[in-house]
Amino acid sequence: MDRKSCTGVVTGAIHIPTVSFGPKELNTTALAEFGEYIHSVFPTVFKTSFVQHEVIGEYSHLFTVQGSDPSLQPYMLLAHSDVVPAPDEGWEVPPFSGLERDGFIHGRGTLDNKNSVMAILQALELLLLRNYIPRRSFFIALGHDEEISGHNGAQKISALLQARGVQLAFIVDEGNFILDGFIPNLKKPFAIIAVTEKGAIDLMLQVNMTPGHSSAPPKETSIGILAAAVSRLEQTPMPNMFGSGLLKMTLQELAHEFPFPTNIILSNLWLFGPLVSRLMERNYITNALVTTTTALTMFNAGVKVNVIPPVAQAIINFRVDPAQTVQEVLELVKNIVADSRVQFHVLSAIDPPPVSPSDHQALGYQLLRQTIRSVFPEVNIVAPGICIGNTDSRHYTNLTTGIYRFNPLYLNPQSFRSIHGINEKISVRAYETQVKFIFEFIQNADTDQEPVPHLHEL
Ligand SMILES: CCCCCCCC/C=C\CCCCCCCC(=O)N[C@@H](CC(C)C)C(=O)O
Ligand SMILES: [Zn+2]
Ligand SMILES: [Zn+2]
Repeated sequence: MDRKSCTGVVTGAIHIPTVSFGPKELNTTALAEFGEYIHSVFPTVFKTSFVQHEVIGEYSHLFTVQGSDPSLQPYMLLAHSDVVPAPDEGWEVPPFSGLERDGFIHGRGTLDNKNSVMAILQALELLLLRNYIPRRSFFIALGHDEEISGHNGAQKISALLQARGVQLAFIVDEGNFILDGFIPNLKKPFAIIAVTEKGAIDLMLQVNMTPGHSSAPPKETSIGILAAAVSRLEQTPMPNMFGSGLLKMTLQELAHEFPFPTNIILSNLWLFGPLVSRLMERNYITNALVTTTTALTMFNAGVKVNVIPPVAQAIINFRVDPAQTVQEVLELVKNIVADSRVQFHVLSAIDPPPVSPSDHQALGYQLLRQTIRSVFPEVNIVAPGICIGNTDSRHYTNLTTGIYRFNPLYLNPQSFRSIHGINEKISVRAYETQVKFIFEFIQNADTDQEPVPHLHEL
């Protein structure tokens, strides 16, 4: 495959608006078209005898790549084809154009997560064209509704594999990146492989009051009571969980890359932990790493300008720190609100998944580390960490204890804001490197213990 057609397949994928708008609101026409599209651009994947393809939940795709050595436990690569909405306003180029300009492919899904869908299939296509037969079997699961919780895609694939008795050595999904420019004073990029992710709660708060004429308002209305309750929640941060372990481990691994005196501070968190945790609270991204976050995302009340509203509702999205549980957070929330007129309705809730191993025996973690070292030799630090977002991988905890969330891409604060924001784009070079990473990773995974010699050239 030449360079142009390599990136051309991404342009085509971005062009198909596979938008998840809201619960049960998907662009099914686009999702069906996307299925036909991957079929047409990766013909070898679809016609190879040892690659089985199944459509699950109507639009998700499960590929089973049969390896030659049944004694090796299979693994799975995840990605998702749906994207969040992208109104045209504010974009440098239309978000579904997939335009390639100045070395970048532009558009919704270029970082989250059509890049991974296309790179995984492209790497497999290239390997198959070179007559490669894997030793270790693997699955590729491409969800179609990750952006609305994965109930019809990932969850169904997970149930199907469980019913078939499949147990996996590990899973690799989207999540963290090679981070560049997130920490002042740290000029060098570092790779964070997320070994867990935050839990989540969507909580609806509701206040019912007697409606009436606005010319003689009561002292308190449903809107006023609810507004005060959500404001208390916003103004009362959840406890700082810095001391609980994982983040400490990440910072200790980063310590020696910092200049004096930060290196000393981070190497002695037993002493400076409280100081570091307070500093982390000051920035909204690092704050998300040390605590359960509270985001007021929806507020609804009122039917007419001169009617006292009978009901007011607000939805709050909490991201639960891995050291807490949904139950603990709900208790705290009730104590903060402390108003019996406010009703609580949990719309959805999921505890943080268990922390996956990152020691020397952890095959998935070590394979990622090895491949990062080979494809990104300039990256000195690879450390385990937390993913602040949620991924489809949380639906697969029944199949493995080793779940790793890592995109082999550089991410800086500006590109971080483009994910779910505006002007999402990927450099052609970054996409090609992602393909190379997966191409090498699949071969590295053929090891039973030691890395095996393999092709480096695409
Ligand atoms: C000391 C280290 C500093 C680290 C800085 C951290 C920078 C953050 C880097 C990457 C985070 C990106 C998270 C991307 C994954 C999110 C996928 C997503 O959007 N999922 C949805 C799922 C939901 C169920 C709809 C979500 O809202 O989380
Ligand atoms: Zn995503
Ligand atoms: Zn997303």
